[in-house]
Amino acid sequence: MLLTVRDVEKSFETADGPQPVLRGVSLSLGTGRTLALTGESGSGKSTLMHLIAGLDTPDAGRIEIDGQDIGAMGDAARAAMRRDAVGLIFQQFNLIPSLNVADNLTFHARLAGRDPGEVGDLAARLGLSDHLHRYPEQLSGGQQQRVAIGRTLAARPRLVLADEPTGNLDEATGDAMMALMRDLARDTGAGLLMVTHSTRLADMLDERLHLRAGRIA
Ligand SMILES: Nc1ncnc2c1ncn2[C@@H]1O[C@H](COP(=O)(O)OP(=O)(O)OP(=O)(O)O)[C@@H](O)[C@H]1O
Repeated sequence: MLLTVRDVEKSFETADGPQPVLRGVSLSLGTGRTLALTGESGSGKSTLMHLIAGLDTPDAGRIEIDGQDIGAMGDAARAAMRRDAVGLIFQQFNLIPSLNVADNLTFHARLAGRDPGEVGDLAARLGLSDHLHRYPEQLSGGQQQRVAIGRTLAARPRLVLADEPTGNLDEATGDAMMALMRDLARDTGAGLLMVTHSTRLADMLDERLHLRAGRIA
């Protein structure tokens, strides 16, 4: 199994004491499979994504990527796994402002040891071919979002974690980007776990899980 989440719990400290956000969440995702995670605002979706990405640690439970318990890894091993195996598409685009679109796309591919030569084709599929020499500040929000999607996919991660990746796009462009992410995941045998508020987008993926009050409903 590419990703296994088992009985994960997480609370945050608040003025009123610890507030449980995840109360025993389990899920799994196979290679080449796509899974949508839905749930009301505040139900814990982003918290779960951060834990899977290794950006925060659970209070209890286990998260395995390719059979490796990320909680048992040292910082260096976890950082290497994040760089080489996991691709994040979160709401902040985190593009590198001093690099143009082409260089933003190839930067992560190189870091992950992938062939940056494939980036032209990816840029075409993202509708970015005419913008390769522009800098992020010269792009619209939706164009920046497409660069952020492309930059992650260019590294060919085994597991793509996407949190509302099409939130800034109009419906038609959002659907096209969704289809692109899904098809690339299938073509490359990657797994895609995507948070969305849209049932329409969720229906485009293989499976769907709903988080309610910190549990899979
Ligand atoms: N670092 C933190 N410290 C304290 N509370 C937090 C922290 N991060 C998240 N929370 C709380 O955890 C709960 C779940 O937040 P989370 O961002 O995971 O929800 P979400 O389902 O992604 O919501 P949305 O759809 O609005 O993005 C919320 O009540 C939030 O206030």
